[in-house]
Amino acid sequence: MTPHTAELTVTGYANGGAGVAHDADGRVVFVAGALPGERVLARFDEQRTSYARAHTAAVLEASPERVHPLCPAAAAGAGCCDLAYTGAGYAAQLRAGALADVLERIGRLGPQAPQPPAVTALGPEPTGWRVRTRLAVGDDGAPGLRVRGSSRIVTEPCAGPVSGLLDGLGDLGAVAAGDLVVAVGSDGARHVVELAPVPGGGRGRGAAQRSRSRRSRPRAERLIEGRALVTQQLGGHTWQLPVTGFWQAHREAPATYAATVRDFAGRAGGLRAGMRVWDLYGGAGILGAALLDGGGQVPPVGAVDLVETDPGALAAADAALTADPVHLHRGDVAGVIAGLPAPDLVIADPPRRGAGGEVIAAIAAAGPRAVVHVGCDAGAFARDLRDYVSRGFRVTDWRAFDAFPLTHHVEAIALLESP
Ligand SMILES: C[S@@+](CC[C@H](N)C(=O)[O-])C[C@H]1O[C@@H](n2cnc3c(N)ncnc32)[C@H](O)[C@@H]1O
Repeated sequence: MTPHTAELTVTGYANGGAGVAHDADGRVVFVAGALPGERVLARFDEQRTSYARAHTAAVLEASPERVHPLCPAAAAGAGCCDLAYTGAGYAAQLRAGALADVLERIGRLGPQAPQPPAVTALGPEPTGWRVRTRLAVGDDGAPGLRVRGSSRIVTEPCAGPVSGLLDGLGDLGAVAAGDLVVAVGSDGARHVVELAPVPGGGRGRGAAQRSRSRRSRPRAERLIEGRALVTQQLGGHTWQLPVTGFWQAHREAPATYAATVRDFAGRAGGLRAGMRVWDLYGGAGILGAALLDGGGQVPPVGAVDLVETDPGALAAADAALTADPVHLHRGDVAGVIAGLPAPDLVIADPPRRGAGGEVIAAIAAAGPRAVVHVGCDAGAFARDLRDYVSRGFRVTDWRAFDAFPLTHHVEAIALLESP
């Protein structure tokens, strides 16, 4: 019978946030919560022929880089800050190494690619950066964070949220077993929406997985603090976004990504005054709008086609960008872009799974001079870059940001140019 635990020596760190070890048969084991150089007691969560996944049940020999977790919720077992148990400098090294590894192994971009990017911090501290979060509400009405792979909730605070984001949430009368979405706008106002409990929630690991997929379905919403729309200001524009709609989690992320898009668009070859821009997976249009604000070397924009599925984000874009040459297209990028006028520049900021080969083939077929591609999952980002490169694009620059401090996640942005 396969053992449930094993003592393992961790030799590396992989994208996805786990230590890499090998079991007695030489099989790779990804061990969550373990650092390179450590000897740990690993408890298996998933066993496959070619690899296994486990988590650290006990650290037997600790790395000198291990610290007491900076995040109280993570220390209590929550899945929020999965890299909170090492210092900022070593965490940055681990993230940069994992990104470089994935770009080489999955991206296979060859010698034409620039040196892998360093992972740049967005602020001086790895705590107090998050302007929106989602919490689970326990049976006793107390909000907290779920322990990974379990329906258990811990009420210790996460270190990520900006000051005040979590204050007094337990006093708002949230319904037991629901969820709370909490967001603070650039005006400092906090807004809280309650999502109704998931029918048939249940307990235990299986129940946690079932309820995770049920929780992603649309649920009844009730505003319990603030207003239904959050004010977000960036550059010369102000957006009013639904509390449950998308906005970058790190308070410095919108301005940093906007500046990067502007910088890349200013340096890409072959762009002309009056250029047409596709802002794909555009949300409320902050990245396309960054080019409308002028400045730098960016040629004047003739038109922006914003493609997005979320009607709330499009309504926010409509109100914020009325005076600008922005055309809104509601629908799936894969279906919509075939009917759009050809672009000079494409900005693509897909969700975690990436844009995928079909969308990238359609972008390439439309013949843009340049693409600014954004990714929040290193593996999907590398796959997407490989698809552009296989269609003749060259990666001419890229940046990576520590946009989710105390976690393994990175946000990366690449400039790709056609020959
Ligand atoms: C990572 S967010 C980026 C939003 C925006 N660029 C920003 O920075 O605020 C991805 C966006 O893509 C939208 N989306 C997801 N799948 C989509 C699809 N297949 N077609 C169009 N939009 C999609 C989501 O609603 C979300 O607003």
